[in-house]
Amino acid sequence: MSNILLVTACALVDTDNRILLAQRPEGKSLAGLWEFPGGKIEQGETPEESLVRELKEELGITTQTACLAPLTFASYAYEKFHLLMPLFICRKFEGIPMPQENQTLKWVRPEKLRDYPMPPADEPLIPVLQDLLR
Ligand SMILES: Nc1nc2c([nH]c(=O)n2[C@@H]2O[C@H](COP(=O)(O)OP(=O)(O)OP(=O)(O)O)[C@@H](O)[C@H]2O)c(=O)[nH]1
Repeated sequence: MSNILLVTACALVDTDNRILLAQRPEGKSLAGLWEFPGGKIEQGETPEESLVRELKEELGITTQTACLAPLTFASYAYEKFHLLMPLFICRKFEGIPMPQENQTLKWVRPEKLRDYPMPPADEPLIPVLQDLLR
């Protein structure tokens, strides 16, 4: 299967070590599941540029590519595509995340991440964050 979809995602972490999750709204694929902010990389963008743009569009916050550190990645075979999703971590940003696209946002403690159903691709990312932030 060579149909790779490249998506960037961000673990946004606050001063309390909580992680921001966004719940996908009704009507979208995987509706109701909680995910990391991010999205598809567009033509001509670096992964970091893509994420800076997505964080502005989805949450209304401003950050810089230098404030995004690579953490881990997801590689998962969905039925229609194979998702390759680098996960960055960001602790430095300006503004307060506010839903710009009808999502619900929630700051979640690392030990509570399992209480929020996530897409299957995200499952292996949870222990990485828990190890890092505990
Ligand atoms: N942003 C984000 N996307 C994820 C995560 N986990 C995961 O499987 N994905 C998948 O990666 C793709 C993200 O693309 P996107 O955010 O630009 O997609 P979208 O909501 O506009 O549209 P879609 O309805 O076409 O899937 C989706 O297929 C989504 O299901 C995650 O933690 N964050």
